[in-house]
Amino acid sequence: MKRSTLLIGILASTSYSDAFQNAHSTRAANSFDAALGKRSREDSRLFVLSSPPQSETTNHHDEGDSDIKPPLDPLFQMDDVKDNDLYHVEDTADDDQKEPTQFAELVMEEDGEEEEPEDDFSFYYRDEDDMLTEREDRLYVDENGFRRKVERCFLVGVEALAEQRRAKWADQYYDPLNGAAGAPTFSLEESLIEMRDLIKTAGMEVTGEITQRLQDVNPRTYIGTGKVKEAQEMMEELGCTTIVFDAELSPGQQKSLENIFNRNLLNNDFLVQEREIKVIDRTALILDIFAQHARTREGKLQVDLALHEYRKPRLTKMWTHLERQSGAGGVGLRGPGESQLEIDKRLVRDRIIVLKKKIDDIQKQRSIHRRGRKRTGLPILSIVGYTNAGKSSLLNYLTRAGVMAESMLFATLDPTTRKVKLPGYRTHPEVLLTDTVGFIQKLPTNLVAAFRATLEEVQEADVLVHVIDVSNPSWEKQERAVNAVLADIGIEDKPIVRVLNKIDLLDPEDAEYLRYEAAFSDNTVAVSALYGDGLQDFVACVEDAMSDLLVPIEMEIPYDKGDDLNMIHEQGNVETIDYREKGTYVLARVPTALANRLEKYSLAGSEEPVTKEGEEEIDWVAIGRGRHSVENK
Ligand SMILES: Nc1nc2c(ncn2[C@@H]2O[C@H](COP(=O)(O)OP(=O)(O)OP(=O)(O)O)[C@@H](O)[C@H]2O)c(=O)[nH]1
Ligand SMILES: [Mg+2]
Repeated sequence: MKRSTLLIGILASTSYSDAFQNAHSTRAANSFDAALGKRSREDSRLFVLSSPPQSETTNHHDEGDSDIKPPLDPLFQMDDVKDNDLYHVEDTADDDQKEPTQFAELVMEEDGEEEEPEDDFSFYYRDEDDMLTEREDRLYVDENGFRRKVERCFLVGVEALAEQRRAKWADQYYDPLNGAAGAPTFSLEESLIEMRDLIKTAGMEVTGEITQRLQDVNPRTYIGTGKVKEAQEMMEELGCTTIVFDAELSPGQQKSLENIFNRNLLNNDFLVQEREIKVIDRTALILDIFAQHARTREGKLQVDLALHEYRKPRLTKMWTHLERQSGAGGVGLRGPGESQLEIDKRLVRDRIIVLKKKIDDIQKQRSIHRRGRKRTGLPILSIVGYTNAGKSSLLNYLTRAGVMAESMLFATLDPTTRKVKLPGYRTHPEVLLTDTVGFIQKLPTNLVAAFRATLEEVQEADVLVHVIDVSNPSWEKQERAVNAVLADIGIEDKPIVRVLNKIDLLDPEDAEYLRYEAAFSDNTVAVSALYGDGLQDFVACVEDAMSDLLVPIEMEIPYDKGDDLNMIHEQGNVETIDYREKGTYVLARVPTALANRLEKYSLAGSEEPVTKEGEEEIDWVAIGRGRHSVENK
């Protein structure tokens, strides 16, 4: 008989909510069924997942989880598997290129995912090529598989001199040590570089640009009317029908610009070839990118809500040409036009209410998960940072989880939480790491509102990991922009680990300088998340930040409460341990939540704890002489 090898990782029965356990169990059962099905195939080869150390599995075990088996020897024969047992089995027989999945993936959770299992990417690893192909398909191939023509656009930027002066003024008073100032103002060139990236990410290409220096922007058309004309001529020459403004245009500005650009069309001048010109602002562009990138149900709903909020005040636009057609708004046309508009407005309003309600429901769910995560007692690290800074790459490197990381803006919209074992980490071998949506300067206001809930995830974090792309010339401003958002949602006082990322892209001297600076600061590290340089320092730095959150405890844990002792080992930093008559004596530093929960074992009256040596000596001597038990009776 031909024997196949089956590699098994134990389904981690974590202390998440029951819902999660069930979801995981079901998934594991399905994979296992699939694996058993393959058993008959001669070539079936199955790989093992590394299983967690014994201590963890036992202590994570909840009573209700009797169907999940304790760890087995990683390698064992097929025949040892009993059909009713639940194991998670990873089958990589089809693709030898794939790396064996690490344990961290097994216990991942994707928020709000239960209803849409097809969004769950936890069990396959996408390499960079996969991601690039996906992006290519999404942007440039239509539903019939034909290559689409890339949309061309014309970019407009304005240097508002008065605003620049105000920014310079604010800069003079910016104190980098406490970062108290508000968001920085990016220069025109910096802003345009970013805008070009956004346009590329949205799947368009820039064919021409125009900039204008103005004291203050024109309230009606944003740029001067002369410039509008100039832009119009250039666009005609270039054959380009989309104009993108590097600004948040008001509905009124957008409408009047559209009217100017499409004047011929509106006048029904049929001698002019009909080409409708689209006017797009920064908000619309970012919304478009968000719409392309949203993956989870919540993400999609939030983008949908933001889109509707954006469209609501701009609805009038589609009916304006009717008014014009009818001259001074003639009898008969004005009425229906207006009532249609009313209907449209009502539809949008209703839709907004429905969307808000749906998002609310999901957020309730989310807060249940959040509580579940708190219950695990594991420290939560949130990765924040400017868009494209390398947040997902950092999470990927630490988990090899295949969260979409791409060279484009806003690749990540949905917060993803992974349980990660930090290498060489002694205080908390395990942490929960959350990847979040990137920040950007001048984030459109209604988008901030839509994603506020997502950012609230960040509020539960114990430590923030701020990833900064130092290869970007404006990284300092980007860092300040992020700090301003953090201050805005009221979480700037959490411990922060600054990660200066992408040092591999710098000149060796510059990289050396940053490493040198980082070495002198206790919360900054210089790393390359792509190649893994400096991640040991990162772990050490996180450890430092985390140990500030621990409180000292001195306790005697009864011997039948092994689970509690395990918790202390797992989440805390144990200094002394001693096996005594009534229980295990521990002197340790643990998270406040755990200290409170185990309060009952605290050694009473030990305000002034006995010194470690003295304590130990007395104990050992007492036990040695056999008097210990007598004294206690
Ligand atoms: N050379 C180099 N490239 C990096 C490094 N870290 C990330 N990148 C690249 O930077 C790009 C963006 O990385 P992501 O991890 O997607 O950035 P992000 O912060 O998650 O971005 P958003 O989710 O869009 O906000 C990708 O192309 C990465 O390959 C690094 O250390 N060195
Ligand atoms: Mg990302």
